[in-house]
Formats: sequence, C-alpha cells, structure tokens
Amino acid sequence: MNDMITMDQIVREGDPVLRKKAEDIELPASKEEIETLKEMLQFIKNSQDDEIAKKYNLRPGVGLAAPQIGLSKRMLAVHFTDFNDREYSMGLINPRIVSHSVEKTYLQSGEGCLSVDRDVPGIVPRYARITIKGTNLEGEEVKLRLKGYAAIVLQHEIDHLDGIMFYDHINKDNPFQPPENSTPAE
Ligand SMILES: CNC(=O)c1cccc(C)c1Nc1nc(N2CCN(c3ccccc3Cl)CC2)nc(N2CSC[C@H]2C(=O)NC)n1
Ligand code: NI
Repeated sequence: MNDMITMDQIVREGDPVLRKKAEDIELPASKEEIETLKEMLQFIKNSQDDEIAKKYNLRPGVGLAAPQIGLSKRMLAVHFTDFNDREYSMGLINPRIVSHSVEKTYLQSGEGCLSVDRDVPGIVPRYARITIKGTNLEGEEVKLRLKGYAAIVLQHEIDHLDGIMFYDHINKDNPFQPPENSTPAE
C-alpha cells in the first residue's frame, strides 16, 4: 500500500539496525521491495518541498538508505542536483562501489544525517571519484561514474548499508584537518 514515510519512520542513532551490514536483495526485487523503495524516493522529494516538509515536519535530505527506516536491506534512494547542475533521482538496489580514486574530497561544511539528531562538526573524507554498479527501479543494471557532491552523497548512503555512520570517518585528533591528497567538493 502506498502510505507516505514521515520522520516517525526514520530510525535514529543508537538503534542497532544502523550498525548492521544489510543483506543483498534477491533479484528480481519483490513488488513490496520496489514499492518501499519508491516510498523512500518520494520521502526525499517531499523533504525538499518547502510546503510538504513544513506540513509533515520533514527534515530535508538528499539520500535515504533502507536501514534508516528499519529495513536491513541493500537499497537506497537519492534525489539531488550536484554543483554542476546535474540531476540525480533514483532508487538503487544492491549498489556497490566497483572502483574509486585514490584522491579524496569532502564537504567543507561537514555532513548531516537524518538518523543523527545532533550536529557532528568535522571533515568527512570521501573518495573524490567512484564507479557504482547496481539495479534501478526498472530492474536494469546501472553503472554510474560519480564525482564531487554526487560521489559524497552515494558514499554516505552506501555506508549506511554497511553500518557505517558519517562521523566514523572524522579525524578524532583534528576534525577539521583536510585529508591527504584531497580537494573540497563545494
Ligand atoms: C553539519 N553540516 C551540514 O550538514 C551542512 C551544512 C551546510 C551545507 C552542507 C552541504 C552541509 N552538509 C550536508 N547538507 C546536506 N543537505 C543540504 C541541504 N539540503 C536541502 C535543504 C533544504 C531544502 C532542500 C535541500 Cl536539498 C538537504 C541536504 N546533506 C548532507 N548530507 C551528507 S551526504 C547525505 C546528505 C543528507 O541528505 N543529509 C541529511 N550534508
Ligand atoms: Ni545518513
């Protein structure tokens, strides 16, 4: 059934599901899995719509991974425009990073997460360029070559499938130290 996702369904840090490694989805994905992934994508779109977000008290985000709604399954949804005005709006099933640059990048403003109700300041080092393979909502195998903001968002969401939170990557001794061999994304 197509009921909308609101913040009540978003699992917050401390819940063990956020620290589990999610299971691959058996292909072809079930109608229920596809429906859930479509609801996740709709949530992200809603969270960016001022009126809807205000009406339902949604926190804005550009990505959501299934463990964040308590489902330990390898699927995620993203909806955003990167710094070069390229649009990304998709659900991904069993996404995996198949190659990445040595070079790193990061958001100078740090990262936020819908499952983390606090500010965790600091630079989050990410690979500057990644190649991802996965299956989309139409059941097609996709291969994505991403850089900059898009690479950061997808790494943040794929981390959720492996039980990794963005602050796990922040340098404990000097949170604002740019990583070796890196350039800021924004
Ligand atoms: C602590 N400082 C900060 O958070 C931070 C602070 C400043 C700048 C950035 C860039 C920061 N960082 C950051 N800002 C975002 N948004 C910017 C605003 N935007 C949004 C807001 C309103 C309408 C539409 C939209 Cl689109 C929603 C997305 N999102 C993420 N992340 C990390 S990768 C996954 C992604 C995510 O969806 N998080 C919930 N990080
Ligand atoms: Ni997150």
